[in-house]
Amino acid sequence: MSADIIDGKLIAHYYREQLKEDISSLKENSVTPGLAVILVGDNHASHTYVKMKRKACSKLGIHSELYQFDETLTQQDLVAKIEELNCADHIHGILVQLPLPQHINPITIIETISPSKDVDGFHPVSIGKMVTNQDTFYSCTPFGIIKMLEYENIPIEGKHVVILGRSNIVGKPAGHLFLNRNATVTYCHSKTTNLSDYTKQADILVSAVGKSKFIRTEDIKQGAVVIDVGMNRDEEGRLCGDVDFNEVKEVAGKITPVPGGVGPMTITMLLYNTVKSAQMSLIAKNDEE
Ligand SMILES: Nc1nc(=O)c2c([nH]1)NC[C@@H]1CN(c3ccc(C(=O)N[C@@H](CCC(=O)O)C(=O)O)cc3)C=[N+]21
Repeated sequence: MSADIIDGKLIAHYYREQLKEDISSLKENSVTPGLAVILVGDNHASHTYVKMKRKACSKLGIHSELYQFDETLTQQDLVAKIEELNCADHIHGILVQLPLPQHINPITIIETISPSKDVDGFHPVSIGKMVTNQDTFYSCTPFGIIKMLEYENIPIEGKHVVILGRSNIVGKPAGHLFLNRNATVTYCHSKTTNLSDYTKQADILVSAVGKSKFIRTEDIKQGAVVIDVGMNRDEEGRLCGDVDFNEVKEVAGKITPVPGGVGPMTITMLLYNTVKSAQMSLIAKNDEE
């Protein structure tokens, strides 16, 4: 039997419709959510992603500003720009598109963003709160995965979730969000030996490896939920995930496609965090009065 396909576009649409209501009540209180996007250098993929993010903002009535800089921008000037945006009342979220050029330290840059505007959820304050299961901005891709499973009514508690990849922006935070929901979490990575011994135990498998056709039928337990975070190109230059979709869908219970799976959810959670930040600024403003 073939797996159910988890439609990320449809689920993203559902959550975006909900956000529209939140945005209209913010506007009734004279607050328009605002996102500042900073793009340094000329990475082609980054341009595409930034365009998609800004288009999604404009569709929902979120104000967005793009700050585009040459590759040669100094770290000091980037820090100064972020500090200025930290103080700007109409900006509720600051996103610095990664990767940054070699001469700029991403850790310094992320730490410059005010935690109250850290809609990417990358700041150590946001990470620390996530790890200790407090409310905060959660990294958009992992949070998008959780929201997707919630929409699909896929239980998490007590399930064995196997995460492939331990990056700071996907693998690591994904494990914590699942742990916070009482899953048993196993992390695998490039130094894991006998990888398929672990993947075969997964009730929910999350692959964030960056290699096309990395996950095959023999790596999957019958009926497993397979979440593909990969953004790769196949031999023909087409966008594809880490999972050999056509093969694995015959064994999995539910599976996300690429494109049209996790990607649209990532952007939706960026919108979600920006709206949440605007709501929190309104509450703070009302408390002051
Ligand atoms: N500060 C920062 N925050 C990020 O969130 C961030 C980043 N830097 N750097 C790059 C990665 C990548 N990323 C994606 C978001 C959406 C899709 C997405 O929507 N993909 C579509 C297809 C896109 C296409 O057709 O090219 C899909 O999967 O259906 C993909 C990738 C966010 N990132």
